[in-house]
Amino acid sequence: MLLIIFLYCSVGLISLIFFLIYWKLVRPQKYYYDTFRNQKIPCEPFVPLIGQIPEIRCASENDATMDYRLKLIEKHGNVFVTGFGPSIKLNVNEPDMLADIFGRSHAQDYGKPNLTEKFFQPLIGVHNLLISQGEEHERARKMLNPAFHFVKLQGMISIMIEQTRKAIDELLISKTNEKSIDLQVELNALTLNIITSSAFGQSFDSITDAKQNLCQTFIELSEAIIYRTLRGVNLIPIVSQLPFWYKNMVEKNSKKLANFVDQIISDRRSDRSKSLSSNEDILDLLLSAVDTQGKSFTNEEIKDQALTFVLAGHETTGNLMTWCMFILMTNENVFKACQNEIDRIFPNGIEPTYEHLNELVVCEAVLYETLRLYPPASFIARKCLREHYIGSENHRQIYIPKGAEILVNTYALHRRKEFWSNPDEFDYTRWIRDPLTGRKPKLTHPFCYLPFAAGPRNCIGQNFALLEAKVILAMFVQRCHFELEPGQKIVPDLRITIHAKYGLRAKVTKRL
Ligand code: HEM
Repeated sequence: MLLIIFLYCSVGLISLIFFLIYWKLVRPQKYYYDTFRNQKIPCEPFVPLIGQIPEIRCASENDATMDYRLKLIEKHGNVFVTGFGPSIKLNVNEPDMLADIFGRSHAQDYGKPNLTEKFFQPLIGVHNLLISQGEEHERARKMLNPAFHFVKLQGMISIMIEQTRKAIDELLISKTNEKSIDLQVELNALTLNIITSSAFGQSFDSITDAKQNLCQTFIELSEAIIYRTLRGVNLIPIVSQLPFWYKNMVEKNSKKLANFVDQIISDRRSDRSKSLSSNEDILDLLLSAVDTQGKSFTNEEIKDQALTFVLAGHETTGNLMTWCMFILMTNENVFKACQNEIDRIFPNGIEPTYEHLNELVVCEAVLYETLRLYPPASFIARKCLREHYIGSENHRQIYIPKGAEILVNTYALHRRKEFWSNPDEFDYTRWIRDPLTGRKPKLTHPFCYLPFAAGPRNCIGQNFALLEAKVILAMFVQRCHFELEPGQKIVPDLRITIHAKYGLRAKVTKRL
């Protein structure tokens, strides 16, 4: 009798679990899929709970992550539907429609998808610019915008120069005997040093092994989170709580990161550390920022915001510089153009200054063109908060229901032949400013180039990043000679940002 009751209960429980999975995950997935398919939008096959994760993993294993996405566009056009785990994505690479999504008309109708929060929360918490929504985001953005004003950035140049100088010295002195180095590793370490020194000041140098620890913790956490995301673990709430798939490692490292930043904040509050820049650094600005009611950030907000700047501000710029170095080593004419300009503006090895960095017209164009062909944040995701239509009535309109998720592939958008002449060619001259007016050439469409996204949630750190990139480019080209190691595979791949999957090995020696 007991056995029969047990059997009935088990069958009942299993049926309930299946029903809940269907109701909570499959039914909404099917709703969004059908809503788009009924509007005659091309779709990849509907696969409940999994979507196209197996194809994405297979492409990644075959070094074809970005090619797989380009082929989907070849197959379906610039608007189509895919699935990632239980979430349906409307892929949009049509600038007119992107203007509706990111521009004034509907920007307020979009927030971040749930996956963004699940993905980043163990690394940076939830009270930060990248994840927060609505009023919390608006308040924080207003409080933090002044931190990236050009006057504040000028003060941070000394940190950028100092860290770049140290990195080059170390490369030239201690690593010249090695056959070659992985420039991607070195450049990511450099941008991590720059942003952490700008965000945390002296403490970062005084806490024993802080750099090594933070670097290692960030890397381990990112790897574990990517592993879990690619297997759909983060996408299903019950599954994500199970103690498997590096769950313990994620928890342990999140705690370590939080304790580390707590110590840095307490050091600064009690004057045991100060800014490394000639001005206030990011931590000073976080501590002193107040909203319109005169309220400051809480300790938790300061921690989450500071970690967000470290996360958002190092791999992006590190990978921009990696691709830029790849271009310089494979395009003699681009390298020479940069070198001539740098030698003219900073003769006899003098170090960059803010005013003179503005004169780097060719270097700036090279960076913009690198951001076009290798946009570090190649996928931008949004979630619709209020139903509406995108597109124009005369052409094509699409109904976007509340809760629908949009995915923009800037890697593909920046290569569309309708908006770029010779789209696959690296041509920095398309970005050269007018020598008389100093204005950049006009884009063929204001939403065909989105390396820093657009609208109220665009990149708050873009001026910081471009300044930093110019400092690194100028000082490396001024002092070093680079040689790409022959025979290596250079494959763009997606982790959090687009990186070189097998690194970028090169021999770096002192320039003669
Ligand atoms: C080449 C370097 C960089 C690129 C390509 C880049 C790109 C982007 C993109 C595309 C977004 C929008 C993401 C989204 O909406 O999902 C973004 C947001 C953000 N970025 Fe950057 N970024 C770079 C450097 C930086 C730096 C150096 C910092 C900090 C110092 C930074 C801080 C942020 C923050 C805090 C956000 C969230 C802004 C908000 O939602 O209000 N980024 N970035």
